[in-house]
Amino acid sequence: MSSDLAAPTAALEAQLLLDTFRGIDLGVVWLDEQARIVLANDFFAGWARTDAAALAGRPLAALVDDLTPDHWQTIRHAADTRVPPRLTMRGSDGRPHVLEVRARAVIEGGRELTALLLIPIADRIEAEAIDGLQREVLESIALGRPLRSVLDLLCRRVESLAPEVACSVLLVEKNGTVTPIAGPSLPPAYVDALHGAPIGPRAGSCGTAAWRREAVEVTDIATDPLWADYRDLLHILPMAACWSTPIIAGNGEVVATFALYYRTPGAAPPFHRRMVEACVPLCRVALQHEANRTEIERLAYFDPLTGLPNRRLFTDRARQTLQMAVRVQAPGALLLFDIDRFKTTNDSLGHSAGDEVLRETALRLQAETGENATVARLGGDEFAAMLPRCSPVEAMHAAERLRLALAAPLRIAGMQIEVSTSIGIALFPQDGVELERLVKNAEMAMYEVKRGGRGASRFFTTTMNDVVAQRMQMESALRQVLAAGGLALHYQPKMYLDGSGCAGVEALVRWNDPQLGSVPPDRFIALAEECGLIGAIDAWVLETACAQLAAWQRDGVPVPNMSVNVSPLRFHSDDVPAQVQRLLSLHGLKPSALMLEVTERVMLSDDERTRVDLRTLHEMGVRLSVDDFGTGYSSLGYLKRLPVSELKLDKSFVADLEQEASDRALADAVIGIGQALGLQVVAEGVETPGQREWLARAGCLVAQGYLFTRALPAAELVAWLERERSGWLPRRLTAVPVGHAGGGALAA
Ligand SMILES: Nc1nc2c(ncn2[C@@H]2O[C@H](COP(=O)(O)O[C@H]3[C@@H](O)[C@H](n4cnc5c(=O)[nH]c(N)nc54)O[C@@H]3COP(=O)(O)O)[C@@H](O)[C@H]2O)c(=O)[nH]1
Repeated sequence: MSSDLAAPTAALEAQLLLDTFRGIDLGVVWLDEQARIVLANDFFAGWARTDAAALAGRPLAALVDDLTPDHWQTIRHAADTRVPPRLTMRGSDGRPHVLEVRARAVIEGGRELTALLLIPIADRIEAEAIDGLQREVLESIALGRPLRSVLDLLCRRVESLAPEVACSVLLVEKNGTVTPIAGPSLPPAYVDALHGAPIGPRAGSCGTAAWRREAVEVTDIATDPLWADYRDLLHILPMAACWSTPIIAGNGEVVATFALYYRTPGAAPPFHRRMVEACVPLCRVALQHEANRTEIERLAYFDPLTGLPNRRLFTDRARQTLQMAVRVQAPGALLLFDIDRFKTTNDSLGHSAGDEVLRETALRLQAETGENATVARLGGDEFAAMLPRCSPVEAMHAAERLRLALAAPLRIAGMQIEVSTSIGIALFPQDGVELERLVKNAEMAMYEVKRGGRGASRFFTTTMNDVVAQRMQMESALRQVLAAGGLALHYQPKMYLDGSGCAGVEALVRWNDPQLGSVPPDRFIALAEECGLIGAIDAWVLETACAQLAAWQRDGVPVPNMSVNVSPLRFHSDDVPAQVQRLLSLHGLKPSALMLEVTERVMLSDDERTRVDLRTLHEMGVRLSVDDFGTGYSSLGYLKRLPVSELKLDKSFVADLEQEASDRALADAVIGIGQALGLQVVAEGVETPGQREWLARAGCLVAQGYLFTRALPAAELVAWLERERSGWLPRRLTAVPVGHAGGGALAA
């Protein structure tokens, strides 16, 4: 610290302080006990529009708005108060200046003076006001108030802070027009006139601001060329100036304008500019919030692929339709649509083609149903249409019209494809007035269409209900019998037609139910396929048949080979080769002792996994037989490609062999194909000696049928074989094909 500075004299100190206070940008004034001015600095004098010297002796109350005797006492004793008192002085423009007061008592010449430091706080007050506005609007957004009321609140708060303005917000639509959303103090007729007005280079303040993407401040509407096209609105708009700012969203789009209108011409004061700086981001947040909310709603209620209402929205609307239908007693219909073989389209043409089919289906359904209908995508390839005020006949016509519209060819990925649809119709009120029941009934009708061959429409009938009830009863009984191990296997021998004995047996599942009696496999196998039980049934059959064959081989029963049916569906879901491998090892069976009977459907499957499984089984040495050969498919190409060992000539060709030349021709052809390819042909359903003779003559080596015996339980089959065995002729050396592509092998 320097020590050569002399301590200031009292006079110097007073002079320095006075000079400092004179030059400071704060009002400083010394007052006597009656609040008369003793001394004031130039800054204060400037507020009072006079010289500092001219102020001496004047009462402060004459210069400020709000100095009452009580307030003066508060000010004098407010040195340590947390909230400083305030005074208001009028500026030269007549505007009030709010001053924060700091008071200090000073003794001068034995009398007590009060020194006041007067700090202008208009900026702080304005900032506080803008903060309050922001808080209130943000809270309103956070509380999820509708966009219109949020923006209305914003305008009203601005107008309360700046009573000389009217505030508005216009939405800018994607088509380049505006839609007023808030303007609480503007004349309604003017607001109405703005609806749909285009934005443009000379479109008033707002339309031009949106067009230019920048703020446009028109200080005199009556003369500014930007307002030329809108001047005829001035008779309903008591405004003279308008300053508009575009609201630009995060993606760069102008989504709205925020405007302040003035009753007198002129530019906006600084406070208004600060307010606009705060309001523009608030508008952006409110609009973004609204856009988010709309998007969330869209995702929750609409299917993103087709834009149709989803199941949730459909449920809601359909219930309302049903309530209304009950109230006004007007009938209607629910139509359920399911695209036929959509999975195949998806698998063969790819998922984007599948998506295109769904989108096109949605478009056609919407185009063909009236405005009153609710069309929805319920999921996957399932659509629904709720048709109010519609008679049964009208429902039938609508369903047919829609079916034809959906069947019209469509071009996807350069290809023309045709889509067929199955439609189930349930009517209200007769088929139900609760949505769940109605949907269930329409579904039943739709499944009936599927069962009947697809590509049609069908009304629900109560008899369907009975059929469904029966099916459900049977399904539950099947589950129980499977879990309780109540199924049984019977075995039907395949006999050499030269009389030399048994070529093998076929295992056939049997269900004898305590309540339902003997249920034929034709009925429960199809049901098991539909309800997903077939895998478990076939796995059990395979396991039981392998165990039985091993037991017979141990006991010397002359059964060289076991045939087991495998449902096409099993190849999709189970690892058949792995199960076969495990069973062969477990029971010590040769793979060639097992024959798996599969349908032509399996052979023709596009499914890669099925093909791999068939090859794997063949490579393991297990033989494959084509069941019901010739009944379904025309393509025989698979016989060359796939590892088949046996063809089973379907019993429908055998039944009328003796009467029908065409059946004989077909049987001949199948036997010929087998011989040509070196495959064993087994004739099924041989019931008469005549059929047996004909088949033997035609070159068929093996047959199966009631002529020999029905399928028998294991013990009965053993007894049957015992009885028959004595009559068997010695085996001649016959060319019995045992595999594909290897030609016939000599079997003894
Ligand atoms: N996936 C599985 N399918 C199986 C299983 N067990 C049987 N099935 C299939 O069910 C269908 C009906 O079988 P079923 O009622 O057992 O009828 C078989 C024979 O009993 C019958 N048959 C035999 N000989 C004659 C005859 O002389 N006349 C006549 N009218 N019918 C006769 O034919 C059926 C044998 O069919 P196939 O399998 O085609 O050789 C049937 O499709 C079975 O495949 C199983 O465990 N799993």
